Amino acid sequence: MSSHTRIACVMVGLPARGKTYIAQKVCRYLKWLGVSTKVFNVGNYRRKLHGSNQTHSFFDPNNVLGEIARKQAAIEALEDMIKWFLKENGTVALFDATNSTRDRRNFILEYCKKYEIQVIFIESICQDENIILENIMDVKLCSPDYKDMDPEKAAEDFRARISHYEQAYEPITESDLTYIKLINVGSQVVINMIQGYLQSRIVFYLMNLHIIPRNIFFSRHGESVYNLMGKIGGDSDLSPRGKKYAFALPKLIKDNLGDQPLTVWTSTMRRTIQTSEYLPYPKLQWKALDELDASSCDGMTYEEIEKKYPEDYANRDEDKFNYRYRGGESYRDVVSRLEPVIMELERQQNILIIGHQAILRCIYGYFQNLSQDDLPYVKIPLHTVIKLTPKAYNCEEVRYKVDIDAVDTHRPKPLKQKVNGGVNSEINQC
Ligand SMILES: O=P(O)(O)OC[C@H]1O[C@@](CO)(OP(=O)(O)O)[C@@H](O)[C@@H]1O
Repeated sequence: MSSHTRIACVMVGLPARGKTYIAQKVCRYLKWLGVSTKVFNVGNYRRKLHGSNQTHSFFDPNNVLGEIARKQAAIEALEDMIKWFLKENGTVALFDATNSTRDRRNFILEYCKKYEIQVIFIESICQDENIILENIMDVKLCSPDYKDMDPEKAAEDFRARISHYEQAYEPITESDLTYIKLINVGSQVVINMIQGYLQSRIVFYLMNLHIIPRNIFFSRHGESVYNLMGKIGGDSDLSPRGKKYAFALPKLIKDNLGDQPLTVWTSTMRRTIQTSEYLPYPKLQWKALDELDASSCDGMTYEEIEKKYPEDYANRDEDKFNYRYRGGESYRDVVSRLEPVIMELERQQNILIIGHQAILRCIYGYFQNLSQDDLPYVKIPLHTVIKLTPKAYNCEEVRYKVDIDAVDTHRPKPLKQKVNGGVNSEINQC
């Protein structure tokens, strides 16, 4: 057996308790950190095996055939999960289903034990009727189970499904299990027998989640003197156009937020601090938000780097996410230094981050679930505010371009040369 850590996070709870939301968020967070992670949603297996037009009676615990059919779906999902761990070297799986009886949980536990997979149960308990109702309206009625049904009938059927599960539901009480219970979306958290680094990271992340509506704004600093000269890095001041942008920013934010509270985060560099100058909100400087460290290339133009370090330049183009500047950082390094920022962002409400090109790409990549290939090329133009509004399963995005010219600092993904010297083929430009 391998010494590779394998963790199955097994969701537990009645329908409409946000289990899928939690599973998806944990998956996105861990993938962003570079941990190989996958969600196994038993509902999808059920629909594949038994169709998507089952009414609530399918979920009645007294319906023996329904019970067998549901177990069959769970077994298929479980088998796929094991295959993924073994063949694709997976690290964390999220097993997304109600898993609401002791019997089902023991079955999963025994199955995972055989393959030395650690199991952590994540139970979501919610007694707040409003949250449950919102979840039904926002998420469940759009599910493939109800896609062609009248919304009122669908809600009624879904409520009946919940009461079937309520009849058989056994909350976790077993003291020898590893678990975290999230009660009323994190207003109370109970943890038991959590072990090891990765399990602790998952638990800490879950403890920081909330679902209060809010906006996250991103802006790069105004155009800097170095931007104008085509130089990277440094700690230069804003250009005259950059200063104009700093002056225009408060109105844009106010027009969007009205009198809602906001906190502004900047890096410790002059260009972000100067951009925040006129914003009438509390401000916080983060060293972790400083731009990717190009070290020996700091202060050079891309052309100068290509001339002086042609091999490095080519290596960066080959794998920009992993390329580390000599003595400096890679995008991968930046992602790990930004982890506390992401954690804090999850805890906070309205935030405006005034940052740098590479830094904002990494944070944006987390919220928009970008792959490591695409993340270092995403366009984060100067003099543009990006507003993200977290929704049930994704983030809504609006971009506001301020009408003040600025240079374009985006270098597109280079064209891939064919090995045999043939035609160039373009790869996935952002
Ligand atoms: O990873 P690439 O695409 O080189 O972009 C990062 C670069 O963007 C720059 C501008 O070229 O960021 P910024 O001006 O936002 O601080 C450089 O300082 C930084 O090295």
